Amino acid sequence: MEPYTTEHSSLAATTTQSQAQWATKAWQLLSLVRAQSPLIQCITNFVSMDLMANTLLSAGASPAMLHSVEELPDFTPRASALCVNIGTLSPSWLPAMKTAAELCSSLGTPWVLDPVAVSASAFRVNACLELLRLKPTVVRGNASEIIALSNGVASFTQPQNDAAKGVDSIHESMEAVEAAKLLAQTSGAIVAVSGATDIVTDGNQVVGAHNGVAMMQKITATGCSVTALIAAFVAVDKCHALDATVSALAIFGVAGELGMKMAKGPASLRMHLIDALYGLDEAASQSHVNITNLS
Ligand SMILES: Nc1ncnc2c1ncn2[C@@H]1O[C@H](COP(=O)(O)OP(=O)(O)OP(=O)(O)O)[C@@H](O)[C@H]1O
Ligand SMILES: Cc1ncsc1CCO
Ligand SMILES: [Mg+2]
Repeated sequence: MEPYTTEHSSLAATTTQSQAQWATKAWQLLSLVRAQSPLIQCITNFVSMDLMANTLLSAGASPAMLHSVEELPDFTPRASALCVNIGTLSPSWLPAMKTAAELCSSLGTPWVLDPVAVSASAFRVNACLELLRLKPTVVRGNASEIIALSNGVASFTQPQNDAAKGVDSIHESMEAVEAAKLLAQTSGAIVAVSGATDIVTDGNQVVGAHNGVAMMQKITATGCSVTALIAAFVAVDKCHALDATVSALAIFGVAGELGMKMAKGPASLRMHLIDALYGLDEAASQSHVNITNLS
C-alpha cells in the first residue's frame, strides 16, 4: 500500500474525488490511526465514556478520559486531539472543557465539539457558544443539534427547538445541510451531521457518507463515539479535517454494517460493531465505504 502522509498531495481534498478514491483515503487514514495510535483526550458524558473509549481502542487510538482542571496543563499538551462532549454537562465541568479547548487552540492541536442536546437549556446553548469561540476544528451533532446550534449562533439566543427529544434527533440529516453550512461559515469549523447520510461541510463543499445501519441509533452514545473517532482521524491528518471527518464517519458506519450481519439487536450490535471496527480490512473498506460529493 502506498503510504499516506499529510504531504501526500495526490490525495489532497478536491471536489471531484471518486467513490473509490474516498474509500482509499478512508482506509489509509484508519491505517494511520492504527500505526500512530494517537492519544485522544476525552472530556465527555458519563453515558458515553465506555463505548467511546472502546471505539477509540478498537480503531487503534489511545483514549484518556481526563477532565480534572488541575491536570490539564500537564496532560492536554501531550494529546494528539481533544474531544469535548456536553452530554451530562454541569457547571463544574465547563471550566475544564474551556481550558482544555484553549490549550489545544493555542498549541495547534485539533479538538472536536459534540453539542449533545444543545437546545435543552439556555445553559447548554451558552456553553456551546463559549466553546465555539475557542475554535473547534470539527463540530459533530445529530440533525436537531446542528439546526439548533446554527440558529443559536445566528441569533445568540436559546434556539426554539419545538419538538426536540432530548439527546435524540427529530430531524433527518439532509434537513440540516443549510444549517450546517451556515454554522461552518460562522464558526470556521468543519461541521458534521450524523444520520442515514452523514453530512460533512466546510461551509462550501458538502460531502456525504452513506454508511451505517438505522439500529446504530438504538445504541446510546454511538454518536458520541463517532465524534471521538473523528478526533482520532483528524489527529493523524490535521491538514485535511473535512476528509478525516467524513472518513471516520464512513468507517464507523461500515463497522455498523458488518456488525449488523451478526447482531440480533442493539446489545449484540454494540459488541459486533466494536469487533468489526477492530478487524476492518482494506477489502471491506474498498467495497463498503460509500462517500460521495454532494456539492
Ligand atoms: N438512519 C440511519 N441509518 C444509518 N446509520 C445511521 C442512521 N442514523 C444514525 N446513523 C449512524 O449512527 C451513528 C450515531 O448517529 P446519531 O445521529 O444517532 O448520533 P447521536 O444522536 O448524536 O447519538 P448519541 O447522542 O446517542 O451519541 C452515526 O454513525 C450515524 O451515521
Ligand atoms: C442518553 C444521554 N443523556 C445525556 S448524554 C447521553 C448519551 C447520548 O448522547
Ligand atoms: Mg449526540
